[in-house]
Amino acid sequence: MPNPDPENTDFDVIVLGAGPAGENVADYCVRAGLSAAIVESELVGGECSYWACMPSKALLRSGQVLDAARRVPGAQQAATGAIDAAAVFTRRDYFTSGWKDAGQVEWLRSAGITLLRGYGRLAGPGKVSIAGAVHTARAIVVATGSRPVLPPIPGLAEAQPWDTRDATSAQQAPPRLIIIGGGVAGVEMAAAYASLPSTVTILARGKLLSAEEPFAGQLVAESLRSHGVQVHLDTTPVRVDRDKQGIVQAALADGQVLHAEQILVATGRRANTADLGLEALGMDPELLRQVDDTLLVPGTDWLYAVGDANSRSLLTHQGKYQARAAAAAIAARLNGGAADTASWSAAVASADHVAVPRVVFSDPQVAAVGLTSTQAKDHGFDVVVVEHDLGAVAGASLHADCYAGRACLVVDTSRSVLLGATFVGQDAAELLHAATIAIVGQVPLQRLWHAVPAYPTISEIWLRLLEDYFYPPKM
Ligand SMILES: Cc1cc2nc3c(=O)[nH]c(=O)nc-3n(C[C@H](O)[C@H](O)[C@H](O)COP(=O)(O)OP(=O)(O)OC[C@H]3O[C@@H](n4cnc5c(N)ncnc54)[C@H](O)[C@@H]3O)c2cc1C
Ligand SMILES: NC(=O)c1ccc[n+]([C@@H]2O[C@H](COP(=O)([O-])OP(=O)(O)OC[C@H]3O[C@@H](n4cnc5c(N)ncnc54)[C@H](O)[C@@H]3O)[C@@H](O)[C@H]2O)c1
Repeated sequence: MPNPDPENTDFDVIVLGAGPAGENVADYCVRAGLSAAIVESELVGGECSYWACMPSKALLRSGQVLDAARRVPGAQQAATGAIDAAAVFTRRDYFTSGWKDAGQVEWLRSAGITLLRGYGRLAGPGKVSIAGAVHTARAIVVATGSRPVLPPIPGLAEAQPWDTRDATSAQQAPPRLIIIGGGVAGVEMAAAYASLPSTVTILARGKLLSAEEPFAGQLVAESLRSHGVQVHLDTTPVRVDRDKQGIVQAALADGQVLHAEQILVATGRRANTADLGLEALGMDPELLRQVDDTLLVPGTDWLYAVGDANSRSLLTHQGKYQARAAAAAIAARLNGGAADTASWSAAVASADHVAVPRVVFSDPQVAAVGLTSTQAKDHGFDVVVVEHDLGAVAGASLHADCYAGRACLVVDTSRSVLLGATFVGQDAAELLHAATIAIVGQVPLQRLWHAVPAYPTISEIWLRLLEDYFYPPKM
């Protein structure tokens, strides 16, 4: 790949934001023979590399390995010490490259993508302004990611809470940590910090992981409690203060006051679309939520949005998938043709609607794809839901003593295909891709019956679930 020309100001494609979605759209555009520049105001690699996926999973891993060893006699006797928190943080620092992006900058160069450092704004159709300099392109892709939402709880902002950036980049575990938010980030950080160990209290407005099957949140809550985490459901602080000694006080509606050295807010994220110059072009930033399946912004033939910026699905792998689709559509259009917009063609992100895989890296892991049983019923499908104890298969009982887990399939009975699947258990994430393939491929259950899981793997849960579907247990 030739070195990109740093003096160039005119490109086929300019991408705003060098997170995973932005990097992928630029890469796939260059692979298709287009010239591409990427604009980044912070670190090349984006949130995922430095303050999200990678550091959070690194913080979780050591405690989970220790727990796994302690569940297997023989290994259990060897795993008697306390966790070395300093070593955990050092390993996390390795995965964030010490918050330096030289490696990813070198990858951009090797991929033939021009890096433009600075904050980019749209300056007109096909125009991007960076610190007053205008660059031009035939297509522009917004891949600017998202930022945390701070709920309007009295005193919270003044108490200077942690956000997920602080929690994933901290160098020490606070003795006590309160977490507001029982979603994915809150649950993962509760598990990570409890292992380091902090004394953790998690406050969920509803149940834990309420977007997933109810058994997911229940099993994760049981596990967190068994690790000493205080799990408060159906609550949120009515006021937060930090005193002169730095201690946070969080008052709950029932009169309880919780105390901690630190409080983390993990209450969702909002797309970074507010300061991109869209309004000056007469465009509502909300339009970015309405991209079509080629990721084109409505009313334009030059503006695309991928990843967290379009709010479709705040997940790295789904943003990268959209990036591949957008790049295929852009390449087809800029090369003078039309993008193939038929469902499941390379230029459309069809899976966004039916098969988004998601994993919560708690212990047990929660791995789900497609629709939950509630969502499927709300969408008007005729469904049968089969549920089975994941711990009851031979592979699981060998994997860990007292393996706690559960799995379910959501079946569209009119077509006899899967609409959704959920697996909750230690290391259950690796079961997920088979379900994603079955949904995307619309594999009839009668054919799935012939996909024989090896003995004794945890994948035998597939056989148990299909047995439950074809030969329902007698009541
Ligand atoms: C704690 C946490 C853990 C997570 N763990 C996972 C996980 O395990 N798996 C998973 O799939 N997802 C995970 N996610 C979600 C994942 O991080 C995001 O979905 C992903 O980072 C989105 O990628 P992106 O490229 O759209 O945006 P980002 O990664 O946010 O990148 C956007 C980039 O654009 C830059 N930028 C913004 N505006 C401009 C501008 N105007 N000009 C120039 N540059 C700009 C930003 O500096 C940033 O570098 C996690 C999120 C959090 C908060
Ligand atoms: N493993 C992963 O893939 C992973 C990990 C972390 C984050 N993420 C992504 O990042 C995004 C953001 O994560 P998140 O956990 O912040 O968002 P989330 O939407 O998953 O959860 C936010 C939770 O906070 C609750 N909440 C909102 N306001 C509240 C309040 N005032 N008091 C108490 N609770 C309140 C909501 O009800 C919700 O349950 C997610 O959409 C997810 O896709 C992914």
